[in-house]
Amino acid sequence: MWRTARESVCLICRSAATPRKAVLEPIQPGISQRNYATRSQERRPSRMVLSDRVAREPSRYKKEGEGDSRFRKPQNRQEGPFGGMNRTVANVDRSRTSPARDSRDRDSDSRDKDDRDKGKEGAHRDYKALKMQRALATVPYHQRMAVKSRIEEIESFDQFDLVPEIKEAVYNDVLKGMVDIKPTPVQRLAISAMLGKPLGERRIRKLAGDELKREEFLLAAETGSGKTLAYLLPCIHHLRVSEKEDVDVQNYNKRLEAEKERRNGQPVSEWLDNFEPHPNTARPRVIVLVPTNELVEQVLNTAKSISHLAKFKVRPLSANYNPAKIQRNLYSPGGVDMIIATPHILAKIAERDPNILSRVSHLVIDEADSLFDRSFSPETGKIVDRALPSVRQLVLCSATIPRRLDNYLDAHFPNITRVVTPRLHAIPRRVQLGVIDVAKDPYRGNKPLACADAIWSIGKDASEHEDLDADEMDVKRIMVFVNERETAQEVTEYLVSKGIDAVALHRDTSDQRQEEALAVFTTPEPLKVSKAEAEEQRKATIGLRKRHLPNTKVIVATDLASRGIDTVAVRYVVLYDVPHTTIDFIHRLGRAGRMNRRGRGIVLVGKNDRRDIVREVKESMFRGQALI
Ligand SMILES: Nc1ncnc2c1ncn2[C@@H]1O[C@H](COP(=O)(O)OP(=O)(O)OP(=O)(O)O)[C@@H](O)[C@H]1O
Repeated sequence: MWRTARESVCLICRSAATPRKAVLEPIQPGISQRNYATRSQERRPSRMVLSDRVAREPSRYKKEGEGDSRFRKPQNRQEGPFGGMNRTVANVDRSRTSPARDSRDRDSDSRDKDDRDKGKEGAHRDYKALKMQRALATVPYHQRMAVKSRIEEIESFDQFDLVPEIKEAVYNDVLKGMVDIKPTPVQRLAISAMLGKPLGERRIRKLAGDELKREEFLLAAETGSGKTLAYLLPCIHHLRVSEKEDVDVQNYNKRLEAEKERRNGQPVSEWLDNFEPHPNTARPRVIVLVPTNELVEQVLNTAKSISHLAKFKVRPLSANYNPAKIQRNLYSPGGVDMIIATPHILAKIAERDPNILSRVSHLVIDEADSLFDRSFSPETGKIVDRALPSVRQLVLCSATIPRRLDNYLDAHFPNITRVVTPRLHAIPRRVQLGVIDVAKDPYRGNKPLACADAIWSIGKDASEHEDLDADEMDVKRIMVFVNERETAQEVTEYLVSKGIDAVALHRDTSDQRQEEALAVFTTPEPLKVSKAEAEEQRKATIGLRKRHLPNTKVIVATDLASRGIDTVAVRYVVLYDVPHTTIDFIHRLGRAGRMNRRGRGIVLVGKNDRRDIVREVKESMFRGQALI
């Protein structure tokens, strides 16, 4: 995964490298390679933009698009969020965004009323700055509502035709301790679809000359909406069901039982090791690809918590493990059913042993926009190509669908079923965004001071609401996002000098420190600090003319920590730099307000930042709309 144009470093091997040629080059007939190269250079830094037609039915779009100039890409379009800065006319397809539709697109909750109250003014706001950058999109209104009505039919995990042990694991392990557990919108849609309940125009792709049928799904849903369970549960269900029908596994189990009987209670491990490895040894049937080592661990933990009851073997493959451990994970004689891997490691292993991908029936590509982007697409592509002949369900999953990915899907998976939730590309509804103008008094351009002040006020506010009789106080977790790794280090040092417990997280941070830092932010448990300890620290700093903020923990991170990392307990996100794209806005602010929790975003806007963009993002958040 390449974080920003400047920070072109692989998150897996952590080494700088020359960006490889994109597999997802835009398809622009008539543009010669040479011209195209010049164009890409002109467009640098290359920024992805969100697709505005994610939920469309593929065939319908094709029909409309064929030979129709309205649906062709404008030839001289400047891409990127700030690419259209000198335009005088918004490059907007008016047929898709009439004011009437705009007003209907809004969430159906209380914000509708607010907008009605505002009358024409609310309904006719058109986010000019965002549209001029062509970075923001809405899912067509009629498709959202159609999806919504289907979502409302399912109230509980019990309504899915899942293997009973899987449902038990959801209630007793994965979501243990929660009350009133209900599937989220994406779970309702995706689990139904993957278990075979048609979602409108679902199509099954027949492979030429082959009886094998393959289903393809795109799960596109907002951040923190439970996409991991949405794909894991049906995959595990199919794994369990197919195991019962698998002749090789059945025969193996019979031989194993016979051997156990023959040995009369003696261990059979030696027999397994030397004579009879499991048919699934190094032949997993489910593969989940994710872009980073941290996400491998996160998805692995969720899958493991289901595996205790649902009885399957899941193993990780990532740069976190040494070659010997990887070998053991894959070639263990007991077999492996599911692999959670980063593409670089898996592609390398598959080159040596192509049979590894020969029995894959379910292939999931999580964070698909990253995995089909420049840095990952060669490896992802190799894995997809090798696994596809046996794959029954291919699942692509992401909270943001850039136009490039959208075009790629059109070209390579034209029949993909698009499972799109009503709030795709929207920032979680309970996150409020505050803006601090650092160009004005009292900061006059001193951004680090503004950041430290914001953190201090969060800490102070929290301590004012503390229970006076309690021995401990809550620790607030705050994520600060910057665009460049150098800034991460500088800001961290400044915050520490102001008595704030801050750590930097970027590609130069050692793996162990990254793990430690993230652990504090990914645990859902409340963090506490004893008041006596805090008081001691306060006294210790009196003579030093230094202050100390005891009840906050801060991580200053680049995009390394913005994708997929499940930070359910984080309520505060500070955008130290205005993000380059709406995609970055979505992922960074999406670390707070997960699963309908309350959250607060604070963006620091400097003299050279695009205030109009920030204003429109804030406004679309207020109105509960998707960023387009
Ligand atoms: N039905 C549910 N009810 C309550 N909590 C849930 C439910 N499903 C998942 N969760 C929890 O919600 C959190 C977010 O889930 P997950 O990480 O899968 O979100 P995501 O959609 O993949 O987010 P992102 O796009 O940022 O990667 C997790 O802590 C998960 O345990």
